[in-house]
Amino acid sequence: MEGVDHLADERNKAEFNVDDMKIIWAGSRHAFDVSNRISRFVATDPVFEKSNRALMTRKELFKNTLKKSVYAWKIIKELRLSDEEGIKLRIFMDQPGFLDLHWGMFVPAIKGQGTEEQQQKWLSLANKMQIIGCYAQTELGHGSNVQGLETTATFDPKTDQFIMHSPTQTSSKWWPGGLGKVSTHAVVYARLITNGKDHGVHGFIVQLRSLDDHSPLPGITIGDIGMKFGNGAYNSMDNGFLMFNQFRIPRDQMLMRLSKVTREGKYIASDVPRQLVYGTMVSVRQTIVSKASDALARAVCIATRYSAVRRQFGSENGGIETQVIDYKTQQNRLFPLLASAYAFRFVGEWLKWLYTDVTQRLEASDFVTLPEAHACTAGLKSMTTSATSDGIEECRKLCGGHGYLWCSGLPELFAVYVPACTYEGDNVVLQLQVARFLMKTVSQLGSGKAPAGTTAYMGRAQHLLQCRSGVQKAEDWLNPSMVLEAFESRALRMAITCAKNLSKFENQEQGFSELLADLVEAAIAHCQLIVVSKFIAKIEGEIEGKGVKKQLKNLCYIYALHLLHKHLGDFLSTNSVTPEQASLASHQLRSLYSQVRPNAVALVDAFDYTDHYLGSVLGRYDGNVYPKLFEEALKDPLNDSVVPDGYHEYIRPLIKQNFPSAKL
Ligand SMILES: CCCCC/C=C\C/C=C\C/C=C\C/C=C\CCCC(=O)SCCNC(=O)CCNC(=O)[C@H](O)C(C)(C)COP(=O)(O)OP(=O)(O)OC[C@H]1O[C@@H](n2cnc3c(N)ncnc32)[C@H](O)[C@@H]1OP(=O)(O)O
Ligand SMILES: Cc1cc2nc3c(=O)[nH]c(=O)nc-3n(C[C@H](O)[C@H](O)[C@H](O)COP(=O)(O)OP(=O)(O)OC[C@H]3O[C@@H](n4cnc5c(N)ncnc54)[C@H](O)[C@@H]3O)c2cc1C
Repeated sequence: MEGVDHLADERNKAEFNVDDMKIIWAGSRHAFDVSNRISRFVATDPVFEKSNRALMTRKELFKNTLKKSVYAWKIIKELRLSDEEGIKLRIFMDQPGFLDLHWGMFVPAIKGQGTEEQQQKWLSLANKMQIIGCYAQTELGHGSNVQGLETTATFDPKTDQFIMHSPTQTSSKWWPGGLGKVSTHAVVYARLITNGKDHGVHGFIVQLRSLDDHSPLPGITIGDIGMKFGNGAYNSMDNGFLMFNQFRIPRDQMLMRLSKVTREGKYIASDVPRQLVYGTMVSVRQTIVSKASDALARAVCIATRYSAVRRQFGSENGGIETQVIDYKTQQNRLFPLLASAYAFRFVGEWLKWLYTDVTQRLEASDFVTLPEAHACTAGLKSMTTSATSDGIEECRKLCGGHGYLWCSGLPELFAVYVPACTYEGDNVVLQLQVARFLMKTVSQLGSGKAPAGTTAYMGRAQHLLQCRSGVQKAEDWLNPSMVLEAFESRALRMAITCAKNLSKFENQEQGFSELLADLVEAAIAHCQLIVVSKFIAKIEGEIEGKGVKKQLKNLCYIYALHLLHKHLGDFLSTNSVTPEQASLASHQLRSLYSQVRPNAVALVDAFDYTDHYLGSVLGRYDGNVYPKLFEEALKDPLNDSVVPDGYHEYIRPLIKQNFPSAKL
């Protein structure tokens, strides 16, 4: 029934103040106000309508994205929205497009790697969108191995220019978002060559298309790389290819904050670490962690509301059937994902702090925390995006058959989200970076250099290698220090085992290659420890609002104990817990599920998502699922006519058996 809240009973059961939880979820009252206002604004503006997206052709979808993006930009300008409001507008617009790469990578690359003069020149154009930029790093032949890029930028002292060239087919730029059809400019990563010497990969600002008629400049071949996974979904984005044929740019278009080429062609490297050329990726990996919590929260919101609406079995005595959310199996699959969404939110907040801190330090030429910032952004990007991709798919299954319908919102969410496991660094490649960092830290134990930050626990190696978990009863698993100790000893013992196995090899690199799979496991254990420890730090801090802290505590322990359960092999094989303690953890988990159950719908209401943003009939706020499923079905073009197009051509001849005989 229209106007009736079918989930009202669920909402009445909540034992905490949802409005207070909304503030915790958003990060602050101000952040909540901005999100709430902008999401409602987008939801009510017809230009941002998106329900018809799946039926659009690629060209229609692309043009629709242009329309929305330019309209969003117009609103940002006309209403003088702040940066924060502008980002929210793009997020709630919910359609990947060139704006994401322009603002998310092109502008940050110039800010991070351009000199003051370069920033002044290019950012003033980019900030007004008089030029549109993208981030052109990946090539057909190399994405993960950035040092293996082949595009060359050769300095020509005669003309004071760089000659950009793609020497092979595999050196074609391939994948950059916004490159295919929209961008006028790109930050291009290419091997810098001066006086015949290769100085490795550097960034260059390159104009690609005419600002008058948008045609590619002479010497540039450019286009879209074609359809991607899923219908609609990420196909709104024009990921592109690009080839240079001896294309010239002025010398001052090399991004020269980190290193320079003089008029004479002399290469001057500054004393900052060369890895700062990867700085834009570090910054984006950081934002991807918060976005993981957002994507997972959307899927969990849909699955939770629908699980409360959906009923199956249990009416044998003529009573009402059981809500599927009451099945322990449903809770055991759903509630850890709910807890993960909150966990990723809080670790995302912390990572933002870490990133801001390292940025300030870098500005003061303090590079000490750079390796840790790289390891944390890489590892947490990897861990959270993998868990979120799996989680969205699990939410689809939690919604049964109807989860497979496009209008559940889950197929599209999955299709748009899964490339996050690959872009901004393949998730395995990134965990191997964490593993290298851990192996280095372990090798320095006992050298007098105490590990700091997220590896500080390794400084207590003697204790953590010997200790036995003190858990004796199920409630002990609600003791933060016992939970932390189990995760710390598991992570440390896995890292030390890898280090010991590595030391058996004469050649360290060969050993590393041999042990890659174990190293990834050790890196994941370390990342999970970070997430658990940041969640615990959150619930140990000040939290306002009636009943809010209690709910967050429940979610925190669900997050930790479900990980323990899932990776029990690690915990048992490292003797971090005994089989009896593991079974006490399962017992405690079941009890926590029962405590979360009456609060589940309110806990997803706290995300404050509009029906527009969710884009899901199953996840509707009012739970009015069945009539709306019918409405959606009737909108399908196949239902435009009762007898389908093709009846006379195929169905009728088949039934009447009067089709012409087949010719072989
Ligand atoms: C739709 C919503 C819209 C919302 C809008 C809001 C915001 C928008 C924001 C952004 C847009 C977001 C999403 C848009 C969607 C898609 C965008 C995708 C864009 C891309 O997809 S863009 C290409 C990304 N492409 C990669 O991601 C390549 C991965 N591949 C690498 O990144 C390297 O290739 C690596 C690291 C694997 C090897 O590199 P290598 O071979 O040079 O290094 P090596 O392993 O030898 O390590 C030597 C020493 O360097 C240290 N080290 C390494 N990296 C460091 C770093 N970054 N910082 C500091 N130190 C670092 C090591 O720790 C070691 O240190 P040590 O010596 O001490 O051990
Ligand atoms: C939707 C999307 C948008 C993108 N946008 C951009 C963009 O805007 N700009 C841009 O420059 N790029 C972009 N990319 C490219 C992206 O960054 C790369 O695809 C990504 O970094 C992975 O690199 P790859 O494709 O070379 O994977 P590969 O490295 O070829 O990975 C293939 C397999 O090999 C494995 N592997 C590779 N190296 C190792 C190793 N050392 N050890 C163990 N296993 C390994 C991987 O785990 C993976 O299983 C985008 C990609 C996608 C999918």
